[in-house]
Amino acid sequence: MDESAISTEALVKTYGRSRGLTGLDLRVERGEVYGFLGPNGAGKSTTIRLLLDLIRPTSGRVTVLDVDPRRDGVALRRRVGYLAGDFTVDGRQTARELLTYLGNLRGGVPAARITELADRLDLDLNRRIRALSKGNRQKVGVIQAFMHTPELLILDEPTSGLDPFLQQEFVAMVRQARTAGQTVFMSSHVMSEVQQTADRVGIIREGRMVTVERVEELRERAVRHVEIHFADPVAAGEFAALPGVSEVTVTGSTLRCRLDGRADALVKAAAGHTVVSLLSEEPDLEELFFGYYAREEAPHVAA
Ligand SMILES: Nc1ncnc2c1ncn2[C@@H]1O[C@H](COP(=O)(O)OP(=O)(O)OP(=O)(O)O)[C@@H](O)[C@H]1O
Repeated sequence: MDESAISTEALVKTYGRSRGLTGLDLRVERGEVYGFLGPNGAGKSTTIRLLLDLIRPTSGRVTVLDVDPRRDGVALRRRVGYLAGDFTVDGRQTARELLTYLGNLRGGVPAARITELADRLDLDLNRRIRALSKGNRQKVGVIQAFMHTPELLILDEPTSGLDPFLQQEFVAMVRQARTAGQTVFMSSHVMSEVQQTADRVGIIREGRMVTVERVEELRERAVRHVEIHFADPVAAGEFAALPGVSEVTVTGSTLRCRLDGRADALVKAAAGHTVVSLLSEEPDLEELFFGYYAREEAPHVAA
């Protein structure tokens, strides 16, 4: 069995004279969460449609869960949870009717599972789809992708239209899927959304992959601001020369500093005193990522 859940080689898709993909090499390992980032028009949706055989490649190779989607697309779709970027459905049905129908197409999903997911996302299943707001329709899209616990989730801009509270619930759902051994491939414009869940992030620009990074490694290189509250006053001089530590200020028993890279030296020095609390903000990896790789030709990635 192939170790990868998704692999593409030299994948090209041209739309008349405009180019969607210009030779995409992509590999998503089984069990990982992979964030697929890129600016508008980079080719994210084109890639996802090719993975699901919704469109056909001009050239190149695609394998999803050991299957060529062009040959075995129908069987594959039962094993995959797919949320389209432009998720649209017939509006006359209620959310419950639609989800039950889609569940049956995928071999049957217990009603309790649908109710559980709807409760989580605070969706009223008895409303007709056409009466739902954009955000509530997006919830229906998220539920139909997750409800049959597929081996692989392919999600195109999954949190668009969801409010911040529900975005956090979505993050929790992705983490649980990963813990359960499912693979998640999700596209986004925004690093901050992907960095909370992804093991790796790939950046696509103008139809090809620019770079792939492990989020943990990005995090290690990131700059963050740290605040340590000690039981007793400390001297700034003791911390100022530590590797990665700069901009040290001490006010009484509180130390603030900038930390570049690993926290190890700082934590070990702090441990020589009684530490009451330690605060470290989660770094935003976006600036770091694009700072390293995109430089002056940086794609604009919307915040
Ligand atoms: N049906 C189509 N006909 C012609 N050109 C298309 C078609 N679909 C996509 N393209 C072009 O292919 C390129 C990639 O588009 P795609 O929708 O895959 O990008 P994307 O990264 O998903 O962007 P967005 O974030 O805006 O959805 C763009 O230049 C787009 O104009």
